[in-house]
Amino acid sequence: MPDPVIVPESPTLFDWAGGHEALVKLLTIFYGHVLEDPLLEPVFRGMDPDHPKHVAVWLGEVFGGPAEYSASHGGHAHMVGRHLGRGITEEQRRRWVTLLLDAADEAGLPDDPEFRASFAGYLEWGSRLAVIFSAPGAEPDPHEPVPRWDWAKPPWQPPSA
Ligand code: HEM
Repeated sequence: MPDPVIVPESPTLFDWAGGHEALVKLLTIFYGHVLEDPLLEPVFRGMDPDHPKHVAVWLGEVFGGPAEYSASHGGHAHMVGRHLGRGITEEQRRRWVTLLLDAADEAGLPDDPEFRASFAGYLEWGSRLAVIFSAPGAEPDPHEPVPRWDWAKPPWQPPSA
């Protein structure tokens, strides 16, 4: 009988990114730039000082880390509630995504094509939902779970059998 082929599990995007500390570093750098940006500063002027950490916890859960945002931060409903009525424009959304992609370089997140494609894919999807949630009269379903995001393309191919 041939030896069984052991296929290692793909790491989560959370682990690949460097875990919670790496995400806190990313979001701290990012919101520093947001507050210097003429288009985004008015939106975030009064933000909670812990906002960068909260979004780091959110991203950690989305990327396959601990379900901490669901457990201690109010889950999907809380995130949605923070965007309601804000009327985020397409121009603001695009700047938000661009600054976060720039911050990923500055924070030293992995820059392999597979990770960055997966990361950028989530930001594009999530930020477009934030625009929809924030539009006048929007009534998003508050009962949805925190989404999970996976590799658009795995970081490596398992050995062929
Ligand atoms: C992938 C896209 C996005 C994600 C994952 C995200 C995530 C979050 C989360 C988790 C919160 C709540 C934080 C908490 O628990 O206190 C939040 C709040 C907020 N978000 Fe977003 N967001 C996204 C896009 C955007 C965009 C594009 C804008 C505007 C340009 C925006 C503006 C805000 C504002 C103003 C708050 C409230 C901040 C405060 O007062 O503390 N978000 N977001």
